[in-house]
Amino acid sequence: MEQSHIRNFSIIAHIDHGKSTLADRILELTDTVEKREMKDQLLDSMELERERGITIKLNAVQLVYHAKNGEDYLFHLIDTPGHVDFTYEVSRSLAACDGAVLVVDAAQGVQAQTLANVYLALENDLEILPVLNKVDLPSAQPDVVKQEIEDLIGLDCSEAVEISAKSGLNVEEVLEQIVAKLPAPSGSPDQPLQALVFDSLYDPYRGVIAYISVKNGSIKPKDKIRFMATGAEYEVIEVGVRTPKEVVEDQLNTGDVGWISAAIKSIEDVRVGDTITKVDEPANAPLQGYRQMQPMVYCGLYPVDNARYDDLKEALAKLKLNDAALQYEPETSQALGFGFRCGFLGLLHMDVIEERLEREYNLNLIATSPSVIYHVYKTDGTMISVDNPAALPAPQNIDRIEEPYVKAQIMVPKEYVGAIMDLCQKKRGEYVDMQVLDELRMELTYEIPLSEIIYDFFDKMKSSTKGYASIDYAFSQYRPSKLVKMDILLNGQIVDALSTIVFKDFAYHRGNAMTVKLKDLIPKQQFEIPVQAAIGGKIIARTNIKALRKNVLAKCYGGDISRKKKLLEKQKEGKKRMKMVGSVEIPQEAFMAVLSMDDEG
Ligand SMILES: Nc1nc2c(ncn2[C@@H]2O[C@H](COP(=O)(O)OP(=O)(O)OP(=O)(O)O)[C@@H](O)[C@H]2O)c(=O)[nH]1
Repeated sequence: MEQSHIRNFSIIAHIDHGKSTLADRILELTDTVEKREMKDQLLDSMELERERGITIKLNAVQLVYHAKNGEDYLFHLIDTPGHVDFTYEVSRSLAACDGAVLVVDAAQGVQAQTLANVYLALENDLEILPVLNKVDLPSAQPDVVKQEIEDLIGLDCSEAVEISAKSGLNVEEVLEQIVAKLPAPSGSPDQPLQALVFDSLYDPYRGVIAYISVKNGSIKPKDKIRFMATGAEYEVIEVGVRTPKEVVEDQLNTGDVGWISAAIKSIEDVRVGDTITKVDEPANAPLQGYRQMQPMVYCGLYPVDNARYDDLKEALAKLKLNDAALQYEPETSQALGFGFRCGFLGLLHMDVIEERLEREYNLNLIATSPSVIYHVYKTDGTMISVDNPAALPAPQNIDRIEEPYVKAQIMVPKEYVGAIMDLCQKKRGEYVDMQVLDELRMELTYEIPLSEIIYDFFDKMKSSTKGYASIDYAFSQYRPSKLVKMDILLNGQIVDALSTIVFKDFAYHRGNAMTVKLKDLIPKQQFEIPVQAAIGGKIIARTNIKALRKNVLAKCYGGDISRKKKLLEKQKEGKKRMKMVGSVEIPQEAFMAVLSMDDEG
């Protein structure tokens, strides 16, 4: 298809405003997928995405639209995630596009990630097409929200389409506007090849598959290509697109978005954000990549079965290919053995990676409680970065500890401003600014320690504002804090994987909460187990797990055999995620206890 008839775009939105539903309708309308094949949220192909109803990975699909002017247009639609943890994926997909459809829920209006995504789109010089979704809802106020978009974002909404992605109302009009208002790719077919790698995955038969957006030139089988950042060279074997089924093509031209395979066995050769060019006729310079995101949260991942360490290592390498923001390096724990310290963009990201490792690679894992990166200034004048509480130097060697703060922007209806201020205060937030957004809403700016945000801030914010507040945050700076390491002792032994770094004034409260929580979570054993929290050798909280008295099966003695079986099975199920530490069996949940601690202190 002629380049002027190509449109490469993303759909961007705040979480749950309806991107995936709109994408589904677009696929239906363009007959990309037959109705009977159509499953809801077709682009969310990962099992996990379906279950959770959120989009995690970006997906690129090619489709053909017969426009009302009688001509055919080739669309490449790239779906993006909306959660703050996955901003990285969004910026990647936007770099592959020329335009973006901005979906705003007409009942909820502009939210924190609406703005964050718009800024990302503007950074990538994209044309933005505003669309109002969910106008079928009784609470929809499209006119009010249009005004909001004009005031807060500065986009002209006079022609913004009002749709219901759910029913399909006016969705065709969105496609017409994509043709009329979004630009065609601007590259040149005569220039040397420059193709942006925006995603990749590992296929056991074909090696690494790279997803690319061809910005200049063209690429076809037998071409000798070079990855400009890594210098790796390969011969292309196949090229193609996804519709969303994989389709092999003869060639990918300027403006096309598709995939290539080149028998790439070495995972390190393909870096997302890199530029592919031809060996014989190389481009002068790579395309502008995009910001490499730094992990914000770290945790240890350990196989329950130590023999599967190598499998975990291989799985992480493959997953990283598909998720460039994931970082990891080997670590050892006295309690848990050999594993990896892994870095994530946020807790949801951590959760998703852990679940993908378990499902896609059939691993049983123990994850330790998440931690941010602390800057520890030692008395000898040196500074070390500590992402694992167990690695904190002895107190007498520490001059001061600095922790990362984020600048958080919270949009909230006026009646909940007090509740949010309260919450930020409790989380050691420092007030920065407050702005009136419109008649109903305010925007609060706070500097808050990242460690307080990653735990239960999001849930607390939602519950104290009936779900009406939304937050966006970005790293701001490191600041000194009164921080101490809190150790947990089970049966008198420190369990290194349960150590956490806590704010000193919260330590007693957290120590208590943690020991009580552990008491509930760790199953009773044949002997009594003291559970203690300690700071620098001083015990600050203590409780006991009583010894087991009754045989669990005794209750069912003579009873229903199927019930007995069920009970045994349940125990076996629970066992899977248990780790023997010394003489005590610890379930996975115990390592996450710190997350669910109610820290009113
Ligand atoms: N009433 C109504 N509900 C809608 C409409 N569009 C989407 N929804 C619902 O809103 C919810 C979120 O829709 P999604 O398409 O999953 O939202 P999303 O923006 O893709 O969410 P993420 O991928 O997780 O960022 C779902 O329950 C949809 O059924 C609409 O036009 N009207």
